Amino acid sequence: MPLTQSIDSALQQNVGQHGVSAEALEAALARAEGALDWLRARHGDGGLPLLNLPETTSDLPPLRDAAIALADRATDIVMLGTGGSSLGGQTLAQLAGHMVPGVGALRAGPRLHFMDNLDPDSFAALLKHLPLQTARFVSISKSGGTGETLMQTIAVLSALHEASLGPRIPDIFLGLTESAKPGKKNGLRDLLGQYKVPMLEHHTGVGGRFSVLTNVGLLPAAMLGLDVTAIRAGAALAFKPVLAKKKATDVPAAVGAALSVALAETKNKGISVVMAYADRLERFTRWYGQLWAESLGKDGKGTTPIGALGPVDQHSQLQLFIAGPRDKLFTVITTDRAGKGPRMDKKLSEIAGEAGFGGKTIGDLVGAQGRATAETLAKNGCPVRTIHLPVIDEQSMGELLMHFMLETIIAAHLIGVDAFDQPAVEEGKVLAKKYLTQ
Ligand SMILES: O=P(O)(O)OC[C@H]1O[C@](O)(CO)[C@@H](O)[C@@H]1O
Repeated sequence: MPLTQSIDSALQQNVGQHGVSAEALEAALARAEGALDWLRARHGDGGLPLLNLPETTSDLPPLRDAAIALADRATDIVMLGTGGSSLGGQTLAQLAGHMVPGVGALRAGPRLHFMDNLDPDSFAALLKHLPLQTARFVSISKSGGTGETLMQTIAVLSALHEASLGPRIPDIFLGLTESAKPGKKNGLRDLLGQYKVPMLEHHTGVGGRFSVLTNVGLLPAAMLGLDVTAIRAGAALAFKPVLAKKKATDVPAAVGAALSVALAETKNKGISVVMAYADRLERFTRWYGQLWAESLGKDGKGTTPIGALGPVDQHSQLQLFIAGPRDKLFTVITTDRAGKGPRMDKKLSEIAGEAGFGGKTIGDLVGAQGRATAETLAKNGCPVRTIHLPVIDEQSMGELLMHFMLETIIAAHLIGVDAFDQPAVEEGKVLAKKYLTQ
């Protein structure tokens, strides 16, 4: 069942002065028509390969084979790569129970380790405790030149040599990067090429933060046994109204983008909070953070993404959300929770002074909390958009991911920036490499 979105609680007529006015929303939606035309044209001419991925299935069997071969008898799979080369995989892996707060460590093997951040203590600990004999490694970098990923890869190769596992490197390592381009150094390809490590191709036309539906995201998903075909099918659902030439008002991603841009332009809502009421969407909020920030933060424009998790962040950030500065648009994501999880014993509930808990489940409370948070924000005049996924599975996750990629591209069109580059981060990278050699 497709996701449902409602922006009723973000409208000025419902939440008051901090909501979007009908005129501003209408104007932004009218401008979004141009973005939808552009998306349809790129789908037609293949100019934005991301848009053709949902209908593509031919690449999935080899991807599954590579995943199964690598995961065979592995106790641990170490994913090396950062940002867009990691967050999509993490998001999908969480769907399979990996890195779920509190219980991720309980899931059956293989254990996945996403070494997304670079930290000397963490990496030293990884190499110290990892059973190298039964570990596998995947190094992912679109450019092949990201310092963090290269250092991680070099460190692992050295550790394997020290453990006398050098000859096994081609069997236990996989690389994923762009194909060699004349005149462009690809350090990762060169490095792994020395060891004859099998290389998967990173789609040249799909940037890292948009790569979750390519092998970058789907490889770890397949390793964990997720249905990658259903992920793509879910993405197709999100793109369907665009292809069906629906008006912007009937395309959820266009409505979300128009709302966000109109609120930023007319009501100074410079922060976009995405609060998900499901542990298995925690990594999704991080993925969304990179997608939104790196795609839109240009030329003094863009809004700042904040990820939040419910109900835990009710006990941390909600005070500020409700009563702090009026600079935010809220997106509350919920899923069907009623009747799920442990049921509360009546007697014990009475003793705890919560007779109302008796016979209810944890899911009943979380469901009520998601609803209550959205309503409380709105009652306090904060603009809220709600997104509801009946279930969190491969299809709904594919749909959610594609929804937000489309929303981001449409928002970029509305504010007049290029969604697909990130020129500002290059300066710091160059400087860091200079300091390293000084
Ligand atoms: O996949 P790569 O080329 O290693 O890049 C990793 C990340 O670094 C960035 O280029 C930013 O520095 C992101 O856009 C990207 O997701």
